[in-house]
Amino acid sequence: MEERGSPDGDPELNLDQGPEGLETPIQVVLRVRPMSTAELRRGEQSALRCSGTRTLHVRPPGGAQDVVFRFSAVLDASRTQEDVFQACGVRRLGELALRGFSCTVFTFGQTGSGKTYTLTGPRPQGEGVPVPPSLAGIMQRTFTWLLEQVQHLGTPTTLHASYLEIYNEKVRDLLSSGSPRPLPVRWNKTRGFYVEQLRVVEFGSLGALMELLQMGLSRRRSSAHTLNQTSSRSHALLTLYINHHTQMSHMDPRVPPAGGKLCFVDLAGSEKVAATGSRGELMLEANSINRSLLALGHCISLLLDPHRKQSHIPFRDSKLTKLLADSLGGRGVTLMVACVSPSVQCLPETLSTLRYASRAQRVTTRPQPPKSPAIKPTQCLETEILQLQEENRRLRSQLVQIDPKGMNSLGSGL
Ligand SMILES: Nc1ncnc2c1ncn2[C@@H]1O[C@H](COP(=O)(O)OP(=O)(O)OP(=O)(O)O)[C@@H](O)[C@H]1O
Repeated sequence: MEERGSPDGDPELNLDQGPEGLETPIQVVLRVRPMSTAELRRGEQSALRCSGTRTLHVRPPGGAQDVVFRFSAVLDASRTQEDVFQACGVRRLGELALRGFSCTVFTFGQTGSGKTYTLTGPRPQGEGVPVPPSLAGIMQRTFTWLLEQVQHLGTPTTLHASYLEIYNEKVRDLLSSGSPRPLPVRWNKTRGFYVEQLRVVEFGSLGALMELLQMGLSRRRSSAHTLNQTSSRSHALLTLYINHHTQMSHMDPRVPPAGGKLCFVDLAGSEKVAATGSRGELMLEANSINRSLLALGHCISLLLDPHRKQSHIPFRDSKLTKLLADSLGGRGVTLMVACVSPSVQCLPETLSTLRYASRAQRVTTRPQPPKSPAIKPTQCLETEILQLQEENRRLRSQLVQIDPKGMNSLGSGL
């Protein structure tokens, strides 16, 4: 049974000709992770078979006919992290970001299907135990490639990063200097949806960017449940902002530096609460995750309606859909990496991921470089001020503990 064919022709071809204003489909790459030790111990069988580089056969139990899915690329459990990086064509997205486009890579799939592993590699086995470079994920590989490109550009370029998570429908800044406070999501005509007061950090080296990634990863909410010992309980968005300072922008302050964005989104996994055994706080988190993924699925379905009007897509239904609005229906270039477990026990969730991914690859965007720079100098200044205010508050509270009376002589400060 044919579930869905790939879009006619190779979507990569459109990108090579330059995607400005062209209807460009969201590319979907499928990754099947290896059987886990627990699945093997329980003697679970695989329900999936990859054929060629783009086709997946799903064998339903009971001898029914195979269901066939096609994607831009299909990677079986034997494929390495480097294979995944190559097959996803993330370098191509990086090149577009360097040319001023807004590009997004997001992982999608059931809890425990390998989304975080694919984006950022396995978690370290212990304090100070480094992860072998061969296991580095898409993000670290892209960072290395991007920093090399920027060095050889010949145009002065500044790089900034922000990192946030959406936890229980609240946006938290993973790079904030104090403990993260919920931040509001706003909208305006030029920027679309954006997070107010989000810290954006300038970085100049690969090491500095890797440190920001580690800082965010260590602060992101995760918990153990039946299907995953370290399950992410939030959606995480790391964005790189690239600004080129051209001759014109140096000579004329009214000419903004041109630049693009590259955003990596690690979605929290959909989960059946009965299967994960979640109770209490875990259950609340699971409900919030499932609700936002449902809102995302609803927007994707509506985007496929040929009579839709962009303004009628309910992006405002969740923080996640607000922040992905441009990647899904707007001017961005988007890649989705769908992750699945091969086990027959996961088949209902796997089929639901595959159908979700099939719908997503029929969504098109019309890529356009934004008219304003990826990040404005005033935004950087705002975050620096916020940081100084936070630092000031922290030092003041330390002083109160040491010398409560001495505080009176300091005045109100910042
Ligand atoms: N391709 C792979 N090769 C080896 N191990 C993998 C692979 N993919 C995932 N794993 C392992 O499977 C487990 C679950 O992976 P991961 O945490 O990335 O899943 P997830 O989809 O991000 O889950 P959640 O949504 O719950 O956060 C981890 O122990 C991870 O190391």
